[in-house]
Amino acid sequence: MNKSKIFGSMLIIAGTTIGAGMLALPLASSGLGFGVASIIMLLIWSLMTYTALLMIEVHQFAPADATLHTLAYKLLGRKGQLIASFSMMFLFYALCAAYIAGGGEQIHSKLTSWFELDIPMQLGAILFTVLIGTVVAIGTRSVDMINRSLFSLKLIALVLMLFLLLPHVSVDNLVALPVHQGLVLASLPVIFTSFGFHGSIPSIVRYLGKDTKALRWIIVVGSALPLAVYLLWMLASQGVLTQGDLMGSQSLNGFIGSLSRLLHDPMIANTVSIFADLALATSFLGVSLGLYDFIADLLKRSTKPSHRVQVALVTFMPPLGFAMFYPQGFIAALGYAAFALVVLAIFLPVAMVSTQRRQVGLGGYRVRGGALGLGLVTLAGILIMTVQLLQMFDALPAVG
Ligand SMILES: N[C@@H](Cc1ccccc1)C(=O)O
Repeated sequence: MNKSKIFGSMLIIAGTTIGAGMLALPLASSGLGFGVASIIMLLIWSLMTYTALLMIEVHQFAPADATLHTLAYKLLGRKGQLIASFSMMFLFYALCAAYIAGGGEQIHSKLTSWFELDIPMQLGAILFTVLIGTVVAIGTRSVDMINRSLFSLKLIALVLMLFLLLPHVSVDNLVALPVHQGLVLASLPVIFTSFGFHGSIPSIVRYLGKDTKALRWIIVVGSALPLAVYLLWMLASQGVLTQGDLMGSQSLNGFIGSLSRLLHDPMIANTVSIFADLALATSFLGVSLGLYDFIADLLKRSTKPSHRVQVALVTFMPPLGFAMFYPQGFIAALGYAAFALVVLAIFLPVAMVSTQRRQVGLGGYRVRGGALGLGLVTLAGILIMTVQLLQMFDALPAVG
């Protein structure tokens, strides 16, 4: 088997997972303390890896170039296919809305502090969208070129950021316990979204062919890498700031501000801020490219310039509209994304595997855990959806 392709695929999975969601983790888990937050992350990682392996089980009996769309049709019929497409679009839109709100906040704070301008928050969101939207509308090649350099810079910023923060970790901060139990539930949707990558599984299968053994490795290692990065990131952020500081930082900017106030080192706050910019930009490029292609396909538009503008408007206007109304909506939108992700990453894989396992005489790879495993992850999905619903109706505290 081609080692470099396997390694590359692991990085694709890890790269899709480690995105802007990581920035929301310290805020989403602010009242939990490091210990409890780590346990929740481990549980959500196992959940996501398990359901990704279910997808590999499903892919075994389909052509190597199957997409989620074709798999859902084959195993669940027209209704299943509709649910898959709708959830995919909802997920993309919600993620883009989060990235625009977060990126807008970052641009706004830079413009106001560098040039002492007094501009509305919304202007930052518009600038960020126009910038990324233009790159996406020009075409995949321009996204690839820009993404490559931004992605390399993002990795450097990530390593530097952890390196600078970890010496300031205080053990006292790490042993903090949850402020109250409701926060454990409240943190679930955002942490869940930050571990999401499931849209990329069909592309990996197509790239590598149906080598189930290699694919299983890719899923496990590719998703364990983000787990390790997230644990270090939690160690750094929860160890440097006290629980009070963390809970007082309402937004991404507030969090960066707390770091710079506490550490009196502009270098650290700048590195975190640059990492945040790069994480938002690369996630937004990747996800909006997916959404753009999806919509071009749906509306059957060609690559003519006038069509490109139309598709770009349908892609970017709805999430920009969200960010106009909720300029502080970064974390809220990541929570909405969890809704669609529960369907895509839990309910659909479970439903497809259950149908497939009922067909007689199928050998091949079968994920362990049987009906009990499938039942448990379904319950976890229902729990995450319920929490998100309760938060939307203000029956549970929202995080961030
Ligand atoms: N995990 C990604 C979000 C995502 C979810 C699902 C699929 C793809 C991407 C992030 O943190 O930004």
